[in-house]
Amino acid sequence: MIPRKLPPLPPIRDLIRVYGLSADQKFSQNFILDKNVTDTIAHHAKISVKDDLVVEVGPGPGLLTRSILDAGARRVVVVEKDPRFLPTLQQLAEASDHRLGILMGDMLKLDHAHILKAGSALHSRPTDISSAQPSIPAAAGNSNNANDPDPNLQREQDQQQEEDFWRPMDDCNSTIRLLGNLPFGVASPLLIQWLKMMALRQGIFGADNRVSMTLMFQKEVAEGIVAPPSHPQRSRLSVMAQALCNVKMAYKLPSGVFVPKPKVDAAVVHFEKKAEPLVPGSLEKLEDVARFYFNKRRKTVGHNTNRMAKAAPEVKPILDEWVAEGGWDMNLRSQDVSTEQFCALARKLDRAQLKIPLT
Ligand SMILES: C[S@@+](CC[C@H](N)C(=O)[O-])C[C@H]1O[C@@H](n2cnc3c(N)ncnc32)[C@H](O)[C@@H]1O
Repeated sequence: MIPRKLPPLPPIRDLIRVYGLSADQKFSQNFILDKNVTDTIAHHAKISVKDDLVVEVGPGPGLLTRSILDAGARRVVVVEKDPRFLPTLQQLAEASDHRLGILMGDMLKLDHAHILKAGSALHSRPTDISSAQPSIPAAAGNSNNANDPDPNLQREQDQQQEEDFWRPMDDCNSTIRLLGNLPFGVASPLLIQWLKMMALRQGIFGADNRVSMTLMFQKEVAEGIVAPPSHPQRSRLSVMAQALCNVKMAYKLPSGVFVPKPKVDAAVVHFEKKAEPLVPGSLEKLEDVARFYFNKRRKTVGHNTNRMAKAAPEVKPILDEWVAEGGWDMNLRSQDVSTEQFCALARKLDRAQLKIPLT
């Protein structure tokens, strides 16, 4: 898929130089320097030539970026905070035939309009298509082997692939894939920010874009995000993520694949935005409800519901209605409540325009 050979990965000593550290000092970040691992992450992200835009956050030295390009992505925008990685990323961009754009900045603060603009600026169809570098694999040659594909069918498939490859970015109906191996302290706040933006259809989550996210977390956090009802690791984040996305544990990585080796293992979660979210509009009410019930997660649903009714008496009729409709066993724990049930309460509170206490 790669039109030109990408430059070799800088050896680890160069990486140390990039970070301005001597070999015996500790890195402040944990990198993946095994291409098999980054290829597997790109595979789980389902990268294909049909995607309109791939956004990678925190590419560092760019090994996952290479895997994304190798998987055939037509437009990749990377957002990196640390300017010391710029030369390495620029080298990669130059070899990518206008498929890679670089934005330097903090993803938590970046206006998504810059990402979409950088994506649209990449890789536009040349006026004379015959002079374009073939960026997709050449058609299989003539062959008499009975197992070879029908040449007419192959030609049609190649033509379709060529069309897919040059398709311009659609402003309102794009397939966008987000990937990132970020420091663990940044991954969760960024996920919450993205979920809130997704609920409000803002930024890259706007219009009718189909969005998937393939993100690395500390293993326990990842297990929490995908935890179904009654799972001991179920949390506020499980409820918020599952209200908007179909989530799947994609890939568990032992700490040994990172350089330097961190103290904890990691895991990649794949999120596919649901066509119909379980809560319409803002996630605020659902976040408040989940926070309230998970703040005292060892207490029963009955205890937490009474606690809420006591702290905000105006909410009591709504809670009574919710309990009656759900046929609640009040001895259940917060972790046993399904995402749909928490969403039902959030919708009722939203309709009644009632706020719940933040305790
Ligand atoms: C753990 S390293 C991973 C690098 C690379 N993706 C890998 O897997 O080897 C995290 C990278 O994210 C970058 N980063 C951290 N916070 C960021 C933020 N808020 N916005 C953009 N990049 C960030 C760091 O500079 C670093 O390059």
